[in-house]
Parts: sequence; C-alpha cells; structure tokens
Amino acid sequence: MPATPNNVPEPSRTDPALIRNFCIIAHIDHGKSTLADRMLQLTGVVEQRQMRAQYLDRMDIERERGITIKSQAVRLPWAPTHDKTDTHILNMIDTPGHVDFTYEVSRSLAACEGTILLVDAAQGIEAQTLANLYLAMENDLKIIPVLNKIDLPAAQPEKFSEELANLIGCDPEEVLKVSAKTGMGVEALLDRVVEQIPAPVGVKDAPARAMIFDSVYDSYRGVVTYVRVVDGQLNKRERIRMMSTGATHELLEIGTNSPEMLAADGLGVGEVGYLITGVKDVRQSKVGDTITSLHNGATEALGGYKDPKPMVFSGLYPLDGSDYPELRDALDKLQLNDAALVYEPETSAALGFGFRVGFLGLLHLDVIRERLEREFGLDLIATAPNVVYRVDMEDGSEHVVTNPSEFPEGKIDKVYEPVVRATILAPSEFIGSIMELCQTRRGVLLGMDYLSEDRVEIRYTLPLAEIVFDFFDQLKSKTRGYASLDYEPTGEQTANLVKVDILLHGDKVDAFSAITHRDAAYAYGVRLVAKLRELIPRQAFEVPIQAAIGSRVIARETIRAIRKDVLAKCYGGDISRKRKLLEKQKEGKKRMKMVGSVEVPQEAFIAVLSSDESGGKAKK
Ligand SMILES: Nc1nc2c(ncn2[C@@H]2O[C@H](COP(=O)(O)OP(=O)(O)OP(=O)(O)O)[C@@H](O)[C@H]2O)c(=O)[nH]1
Repeated sequence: MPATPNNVPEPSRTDPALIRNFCIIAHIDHGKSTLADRMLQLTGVVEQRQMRAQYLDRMDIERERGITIKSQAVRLPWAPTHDKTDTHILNMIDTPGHVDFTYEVSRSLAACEGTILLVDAAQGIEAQTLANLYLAMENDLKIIPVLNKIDLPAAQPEKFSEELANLIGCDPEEVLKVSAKTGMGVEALLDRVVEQIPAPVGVKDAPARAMIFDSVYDSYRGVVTYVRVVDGQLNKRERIRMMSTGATHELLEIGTNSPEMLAADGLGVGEVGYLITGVKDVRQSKVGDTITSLHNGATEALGGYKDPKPMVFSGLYPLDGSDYPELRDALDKLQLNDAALVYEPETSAALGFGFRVGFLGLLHLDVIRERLEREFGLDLIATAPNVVYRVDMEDGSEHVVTNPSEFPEGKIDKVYEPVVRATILAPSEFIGSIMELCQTRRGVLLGMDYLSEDRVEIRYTLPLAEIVFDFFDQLKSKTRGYASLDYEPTGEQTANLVKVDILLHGDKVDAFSAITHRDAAYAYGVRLVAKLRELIPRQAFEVPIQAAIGSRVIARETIRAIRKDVLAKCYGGDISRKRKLLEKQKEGKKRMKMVGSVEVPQEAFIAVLSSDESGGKAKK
C-alpha cells in the first residue's frame, strides 16, 4: 500500500542509505509535469480528490503555457514493489526545461545522484533533451532512460528506444516505457529509481554544507530556500551563514515538502528540503550558494556558484506615462522572486520615462512582460531586444553597451558581441534549409551527426544577436515545426558592427536605433524608413525620414506636407460645433508623441517595435 504523509520518517533521522535524490530532464512538452503528477499520486502524497493537473507548477502563467519556470522539490515515500516494508525517501527535484534557465537546471542536477531522461515516444530526442543530458553527464549522474506517451497511436517505442540507447550507450531493452497520462509503467520506474540511483554520500560529523538549488518568494513567509544537505546537518533555530556573501541569518523554520511544507527539527546528510530565514529578497539567498552553520562552519564552499548574468536587454515603457510609478513597483515586486532580473531607469526622447531591463533570454523577457501586463494591469511598449556589446575605442577606453542608442561615437577600435554554441535537431530532409538560415545569420558550422537514419544534430556557432531576432520562428517555419533548438553562451567575438539611427526631420528617434552587422545595416534602414512613412501621418511641413550610420545617410523617404483644417467643412456660424471639432483634434494630439517637431502617433511606435522583423515576441 502506498505510504501516506503520516508515515513519512522524521527528516533528520532518515538514513542516507534510504534516500534517493533525482530529477527529471526532458524537452518541453515531453511530459515531465504529468509524470511528476503521477508520482505524487502513486506514492500517496497527494490524495486523488486533491489532484489537479501539473500540481507542482504553481504560477498561473506556468499552468497556462504548460511550462515549468521555477523548480520545486518534493519528498516521496516509496516502498519498492518487491519489498513493501522497506520504505525509501525519493526526493524529486522538478527542473525548468527551457534554455533561458539552464543555470537553474544545472543547479538542480548538482543536487541529485541520478536523473530520469524522459523522451516523448512520438517525437524522439530533441535539442533540449541533449543539452540536459550533457549537463547530467558532466555531473556524473546515473541516467535512467524512459520513453513517455507510449499510449499514443503515433508512438514509435522501438525506433526511439534504439535512438536513446545509442545516445547513452545502453541496451535498447533497458529503456523503460511509460505513459505518464495513464500511469502505465510508472510504478516500475519508481522501483528502478530505488534500484539504480545511488544513495547520497556525505560526512555526517563534518561541518554543515548545504547547496541552494532554488529560492522562491512567498508573500506570506518571505523567501523560501530549497537546499540539499551535502555534509553534516542543519538544525532549527541555529544561525547559518551564506558562504558567497558572508551574510548570517537565523533558521526560523526548516523542513521538507510533501508537497506542502512540513516543518522538522533539522535536515541531515543527503536530505532535500526547505528553509526559511526571514529574508525578503531572493537575491539574499542565491541559487548555487552554499549554506553552513555560523559556529564551527565549513571553510570551503561547494563548487559551482555563479551570478545569473542578463544576456538580453529591452527598454520597457508604460504606454501611459503616468503609469511609471506602477511599473517601478511592479518590477520591484517581480525582482523579489527573480534574482536574474535587473533593471535601471531610462529616459527616451521618444517614449518618455521607462526602464532598461536585463533578461536571461527571450522566454524570460516574454514571461516578465506578460506578468507585468497581466498581474499588474500595465500597458507597455517594449523596444526591440538587444544583446550586450563591448566596444574598445582607439583611445584605449572601453564601453559596455546595453542600449543601442548609447553606442559610442568616434574612433572605434573593436566591437565584441556575445556568441553561442547552438544545437539544432531536425529530420535530415531539412539540412539544406537549416544551413541556409544559419549562414544568413552569420553562423559557422561546427559539426553534424546523424542520431538515426533520418534525424540529424547540427551544431553552429552563432552571434546571440542573430538568435534574438526571430531565429526560432524562422527555424520552425523552415522545418515545418520539426526542428528544436538549444544554445549556450560560449564567449564573444569581434564583428563589423555599426549603429543605424533613424532620424525624423533631422532628430534621432532613440527607440529605433539598432546595432547591426554592416552588411545588414542598409536593409534595416530601408525597411524601417519605409514602414515609418506608412505609419506617420502627414504634417504641416515636409518631413524627411532618414536612416544613417554616423553622419552618412543610407536610406530616405519623405512625408509630404499637408495642413489638416478640421474646420474646412464648417462654414457658417455654428460655433459650438466648431469647438467640438477642435476639442476632438486636441484629444487626438494627446496620443501623439513629439519627436523634435514631428508628431508621431503612439501606434506607430507600437507597430514598428512589435513587428516580427524588429525582434517581435519571444516564443518558446
Ligand atoms: N497521450 C499522452 N499525453 C501525455 C503523456 N504525458 C504527458 N502528456 C501530455 O503532453 C503535454 C505536455 O505535458 P507536460 O507534462 O505539461 O510537459 P512538460 O514536459 O512538463 O512541459 P514543460 O513544463 O513545458 O517542460 C500535456 O498536454 C500532457 O497532457 C502521456 O503519457 N500520454
């Protein structure tokens, strides 16, 4: 009979030999959350009637999009089928699946001894599966290969077992076949976890060392920190120290998740649980940091801590300038739960007061923007996303550029841009179109391997800036949706990059400045200038629209002059009607932004900034 929360052994007394710490790695939509749900049900920690889909994905936006953003840990008691008296503790750490959150995935992996590699039996291995598998291998984790969704008529278990077995070097027979939906094979999988994943090893009497693998802000309790104890033990009420910052806190509460929080006296070697110290901001309890006791604490931190580094920047401006204070409050609130989110105030001549916000990647940007709009009711304009450039000047000075309009003028020696190593998986019939796309994005081919007869893995080095601009959408449309993409930052390269400015009647419109490769600058200029000509109404005077690199104009259009006399049709004396028309004209003008002497309708900014070519919305 499955165990219930009542017979879960006391956390601090669990023998490490009975603990198994594991996670599930999978490509987006391959069924990780559904499998986690089934495990919660089978181990009895969530009663049938309380069960709801994706129990562990708490954020509304996660549930709606069906993606996992923050990882969670849950303690599952499981007595293997062959010996029901021998209850083990399985700590399942749910990990986010998206490239933007790779650092969180790698921290979750570091908290485990093994992983379930879950692959959709109708889709096969995807880029994300590979990326996560390599991370797991680097962490020396025991890998349990599993095919999910075998209930689907389109499932091809033989073909994909073979593919998986080739990849990790095992027998195709060893690949477990389950249906997370119906529950078929999931008990056998839990047994396999107990059998094959090694128990944690740590030194019981050593000074305490625990790794933070997640940190979540809760509006009632402050920051809840998820840890894996490696050595020693942490006890309720003791004072602890964060090893990266030296900050000390009192352990107000410590316990495990089953999946709701269950307080305990402490956590010992190999255990996974949560702690609460009363800190109010996740940046004080950072993923990857090591916690130790204040008295007789450890001197050496567990390896692998790094600060999250924003890779993509975008300007966020309220549509209605008076919403600026609300936008600031909303960003402050989101930052409490997101150590990777950075922002600073920025003013734009065209868009007014706003913020320059740094994100881990495009999905992160999209999620934050959507939360600002949905949870805080803000209407926003976002400028096209850009990466971070480093510019060396001939006079020896160096600039870091996070906003294209701040690209330095004058004698530039070298410009560096971030590059990534991208892995694309697709059916082999699309090799030609994928290579063509990567070439036009300044890609350099690194290599290509066949995973099976008809599926290939293609590796490229690409400038991050080229991926930020609708690369994924293009890839999907060129491969009829079959390709998957993953990438990791690999440093920077010098490139022939220039800033293109857009001028209206001689005045620069900062929101439209872009940094592009010199070869692409002309096309960008022509496209933007043509688009603006369509969107900006005629004014009382002639307005030239120009695209320029420095002082050199590379494209030009002209809006001809017109005087719009709203009273033209109102001859005769009806003064009240005339007043009404003038009032109406005034209202319309409020929605205009003045750029120098030119009135630009707000819609023009939105139309240009939200168009696909200028970055568009990030997709998963
Ligand atoms: N037929 C069938 N559908 C499944 C099975 N497992 C999951 N699904 C469906 O596949 C879709 C994706 O499942 P999720 O569990 O949300 O996938 P996920 O891997 O957690 O996705 P992310 O959180 O985005 O990484 C959902 O519509 C599930 O209902 C299965 O065994 N059989």
